[in-house]
Amino acid sequence: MDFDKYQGIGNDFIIVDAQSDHDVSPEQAAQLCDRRFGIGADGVILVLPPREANHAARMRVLNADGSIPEMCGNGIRCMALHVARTRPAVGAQHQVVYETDAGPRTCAVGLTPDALGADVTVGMGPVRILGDLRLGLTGEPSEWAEVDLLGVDVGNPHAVSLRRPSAAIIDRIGPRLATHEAFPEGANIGFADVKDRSFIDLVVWERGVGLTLACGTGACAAVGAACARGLASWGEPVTVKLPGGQLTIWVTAEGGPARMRGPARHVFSGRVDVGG
Ligand SMILES: N[C@@H](CCC[C@H](N)C(=O)O)C(=O)O
Repeated sequence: MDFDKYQGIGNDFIIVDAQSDHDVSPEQAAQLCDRRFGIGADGVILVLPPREANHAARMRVLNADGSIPEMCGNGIRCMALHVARTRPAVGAQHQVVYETDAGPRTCAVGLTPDALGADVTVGMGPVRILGDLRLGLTGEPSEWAEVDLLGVDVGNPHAVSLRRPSAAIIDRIGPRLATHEAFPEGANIGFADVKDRSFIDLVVWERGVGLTLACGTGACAAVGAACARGLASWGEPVTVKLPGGQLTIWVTAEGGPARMRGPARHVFSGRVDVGG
C-alpha cells in the first residue's frame, strides 16, 4: 500500500488515498501506527471520494488503537495539504470543503515555497459547552482523586481541566479519565494552563492514542472552556501552545463556530506491506 506521512505540530498521520472505508481496517491501522512494528503515527487518515459533488474529499480517521473518531483538527490540516499537493485542480482553489463524520469543514491552504508544508486555516464547526463534571478516581494518591472538568463537544468529545497537574500525574490520570464511565464513547482529556486571555499552555490525553504532541480539536475545546469560564474572550484569537508547537484558535460564541490556524508538513512517502 502506498502512503504519505504528514505531521501537524508533531501530531503525525499516515495518509492513504482510498476508495472505500474498508481499505484500511482498524486492526491494520493499529499495526501501521505502531512505532516499532509499523510506520509509526498517532492515526491513519483515509482520503475518500466525497459524497457530495461540491466537496473535495471525505476524511475517515482511525486512531492509533484502531478506533474511529468523528473529527481530527491536526489531521484535517495534513489532509488538506496532501490534497493540495497531489491534486493541482483542488490546490488552485482558495477554499476547499472536506466531509468529516462531524460535518463539512472548510480549509484554506497556503503552501510554503518548497510545497512540502502549508499554513492551513480550518473552519472547525461549532464548539458546544456541555457543562461541569466532577469525576472521582478511586485510589489516586494525589489531590487529583477528584477532577473538575468542563465537557466540550467539538464534533468529537472533549473534557477540559482548567488546572494542570504534573506530567507524572497526567500519565496516571489521563487514561483513567479518557475511559471513565462518565464518557460512554470515551473522551479526549485536556489539561489547560491559561496563562492570560490570549495564551493557553495545553496538553491532551487523546482517546484511542494517549498523550500526543498536539490536538487541534483539543485546542478548540480548551479555548471554548476558557471563554465559557470568562478566562478568554469569545471571538478573540487565542494562541494555544502544545508540546509540538502552537495553534491560533478563535471560538466565536458559545455553541458558535471555531477557526483554527496552524502548520502541516509532509514527512515522507512510502510503500508498506499490509497484513490481512
Ligand atoms: N489529534 C486530533 C484528534 C484525533 C481524534 C481523537 N483522538 C478522538 O478520538 O476523538 C486533533 O488534532 O484534533
